[in-house]
Amino acid sequence: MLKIEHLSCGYGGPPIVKDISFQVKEGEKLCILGPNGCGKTTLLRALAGLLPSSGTMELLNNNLRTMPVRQRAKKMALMSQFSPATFDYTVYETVMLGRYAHQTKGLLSGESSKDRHAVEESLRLTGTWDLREHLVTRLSGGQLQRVFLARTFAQEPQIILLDEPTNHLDLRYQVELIESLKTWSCAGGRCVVGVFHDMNLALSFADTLLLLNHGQIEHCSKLDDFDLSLLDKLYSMDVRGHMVASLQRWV
Ligand SMILES: Nc1ncnc2c1ncn2[C@@H]1O[C@H](COP(=O)(O)OP(=O)(O)OP(=O)(O)O)[C@@H](O)[C@H]1O
Repeated sequence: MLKIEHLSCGYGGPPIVKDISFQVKEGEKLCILGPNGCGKTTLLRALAGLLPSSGTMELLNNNLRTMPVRQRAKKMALMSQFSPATFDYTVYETVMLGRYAHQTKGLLSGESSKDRHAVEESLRLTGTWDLREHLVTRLSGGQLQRVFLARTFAQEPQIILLDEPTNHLDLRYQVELIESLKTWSCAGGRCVVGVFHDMNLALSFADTLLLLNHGQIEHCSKLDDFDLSLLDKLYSMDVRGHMVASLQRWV
């Protein structure tokens, strides 16, 4: 569904992400893991068209590089790390902003029944229905994060790019966000590419792991075939030993 070949990108100097290739299939949830500064966010931003890049980027055989912005926004959504609410919109209005690329008469003025249906579904899927009349400036960080996820769903993209979306969520909402993303990705013609620092969340979410180091792919495979000891080299520590030791405190 998503085909990336020989992608390089950066910020004007030497490339940060260097000549990487991978594919994501329909229904797949690919998780990018790697140490701080290895280029995870840079890669997501290049996929979203926010950075200059070279190489091939195709979604369902359509060239993402030459796709008009509005067309791209109908196919792809980027949910970044926490961004504050700056306007006194209600939750409903904020989620409706996700419909921008689909609206023809202008923002918040020409919403159709299809727009309203997409927003209502998204509010329900993210557990924010009861908050719909609340002002986003009065929400907690975790509530706001779920509203941003609802806005992402309302955009009805085919691929969601996630950059550490669970940062501000308590454990229950982390689990709920992961579950709602799994539910979302099950419908046909969709996939997710995500960056998670929390290894437990990554393993509970992904079906494919891509290990990035110094802007290059060290390994990419299905979770079922993945050798967890590869993480030790990536993070220069005994990852499994650390995880097992910390989990034993719960027993
Ligand atoms: N706007 C920018 N201009 C120039 N260099 C940048 C910019 N943003 C990031 N970088 C550099 O690009 C490299 C990769 O950064 P990036 O944010 O992609 O890493 P990351 O893997 O997402 O890190 P983290 O796990 O800490 O979030 C770093 O060396 C960083 O300093």
